[in-house]
Amino acid sequence: MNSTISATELHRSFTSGKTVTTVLRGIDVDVCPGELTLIIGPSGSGKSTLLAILSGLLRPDRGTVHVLGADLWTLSPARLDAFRLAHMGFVFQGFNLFPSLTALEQLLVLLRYRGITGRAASARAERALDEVGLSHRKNLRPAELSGGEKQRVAIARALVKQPELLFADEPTSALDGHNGQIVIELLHRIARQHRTTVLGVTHDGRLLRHADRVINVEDGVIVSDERPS
Ligand SMILES: Nc1ncnc2c1ncn2[C@@H]1O[C@H](COP(=O)(O)OP(=O)(O)OP(=O)(O)O)[C@@H](O)[C@H]1O
Repeated sequence: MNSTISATELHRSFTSGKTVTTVLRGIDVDVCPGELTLIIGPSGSGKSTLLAILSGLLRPDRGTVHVLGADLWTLSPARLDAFRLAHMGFVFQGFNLFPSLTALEQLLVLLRYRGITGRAASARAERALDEVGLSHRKNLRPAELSGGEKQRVAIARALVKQPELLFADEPTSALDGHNGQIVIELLHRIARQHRTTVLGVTHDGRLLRHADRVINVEDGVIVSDERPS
């Protein structure tokens, strides 16, 4: 299977005053399309740092990241931004929704930014909300939605631009077990149905059985890489 992401020899440290914290110590990883891959590991092991480097948010000190054939960290900042906008969707722990907009408007704003307006935009936004099971909540604002519903709106917003890659950093940590399971099953279905490459970070061991693949990072290296049966 052709990888969507192919990363080699990733190293990253952070310097704060005289203290240097080495976070990633030479990570090689390939991530496949049509799969939900979850990165797990103890707190501080480097999971979010790895996700940020693979998604073009944080530059590695060393190593390369190829995404859909592009050598990510050789792109200029403007090209990198454009690449991320065109190909990647993001879902975060805190939902990041606009408080004053309805569920539908959250998606329309993003489409307008990409030059898609009018009926075409509405049809696309409604389809994405339908996909996450929220058509009936489309006119509600974040304060009127439950945590699980807010995260599903955030996923619909990521989906509406039909990205090849979807990154999710702790997408379920603000949710209870039931809603966490709904969200992770949804991410899995998105991976399968759209052949999207879905890569997430999680603390929640209960979610691992829903993943196609689980990569365990400890102290900046991959210590196991398994496919739950
Ligand atoms: N911008 C930064 N400046 C300094 N240190 C940082 C920065 N970002 C991360 N770190 C440090 O890097 C280490 C790894 O952080 P990272 O967020 O990748 O871990 P994590 O495995 O995702 O942790 P958690 O599960 O607690 O979210 C931590 O010790 C953290 O303090």
